[in-house]
Amino acid sequence: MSYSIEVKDLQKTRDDFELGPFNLNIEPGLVTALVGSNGAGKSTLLKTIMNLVKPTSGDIRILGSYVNHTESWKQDIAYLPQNKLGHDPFNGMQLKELVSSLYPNWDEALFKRIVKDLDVNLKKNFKNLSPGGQQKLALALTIPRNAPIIILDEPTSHIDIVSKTILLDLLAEWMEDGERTLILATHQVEDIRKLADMVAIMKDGNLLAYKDKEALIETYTQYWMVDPLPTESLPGEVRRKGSKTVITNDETELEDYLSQHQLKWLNKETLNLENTISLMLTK
Ligand SMILES: Nc1ncnc2c1ncn2[C@@H]1O[C@H](COP(=O)(O)OP(=O)(O)OP(=O)(O)O)[C@@H](O)[C@H]1O
Repeated sequence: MSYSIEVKDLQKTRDDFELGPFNLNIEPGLVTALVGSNGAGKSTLLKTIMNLVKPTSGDIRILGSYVNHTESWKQDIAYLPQNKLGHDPFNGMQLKELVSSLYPNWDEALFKRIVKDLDVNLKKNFKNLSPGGQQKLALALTIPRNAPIIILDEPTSHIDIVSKTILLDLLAEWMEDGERTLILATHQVEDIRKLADMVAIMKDGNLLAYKDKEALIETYTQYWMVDPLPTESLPGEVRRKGSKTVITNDETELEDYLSQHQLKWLNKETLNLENTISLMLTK
């Protein structure tokens, strides 16, 4: 298997924050959503992948090239950081001229389409745009680079509902090629629901899980019981709500236990994506 991105034994110490150590291999053709609480290390991981932050130990490879040994991989990746440094004094047109000259595969037609569909203002200086306006312009300067890999750090946190819908559709269309790779750090459940194939969950600098989204949704099941539950911990129990509701990560074992103890349940449901991720991050 040739991976788009390989993260091997990555570790980074930053003051009192420890990223890793962990491994993460991302296949081409997939959208990965990188999720986690504030300060979990998502941006640090993305900056390390981009060789903007040097790891304390471990290696990163982009399409097989070690990021700290070569420069060639930079053409293969379009990165949208959270903070767009150096953009402030320029307007969108000036920034487009600059960025497009650096990327030989720049797709001018796609740039024009994004500008039109997202109503991007190319005349105002970047610093005078609203946060959403800045985000839209930054996206218009990133996606048309036509690189096989796109990394977006919180691309939709400020943009309006209509633009967000257009953007998510556009990114889904961009992925139709089948060989491209998209990674987005996000706090927006809608981004994950609509776009992600894989979900990488980070907590306190560690990678808790890297899972297929559909498999992730199968992780936990909630049971509503007829009578109060026994006080002892039940098979796979991860949380209890009141005396008659329990969440398990092992349906089979729990149901065996309930039938052995003649405990009846009224209903069961797998947790939705939002609640699954929240539970993983808080348990
Ligand atoms: N330049 C820096 N120097 C020292 N520590 C830093 C630096 N940048 C980030 N950190 C620390 O690294 C940790 C991870 O931060 P990071 O920005 O990667 O988190 P995040 O998951 O992207 O958070 P958010 O969801 O808020 O964007 C935090 O404890 C942060 O304070």
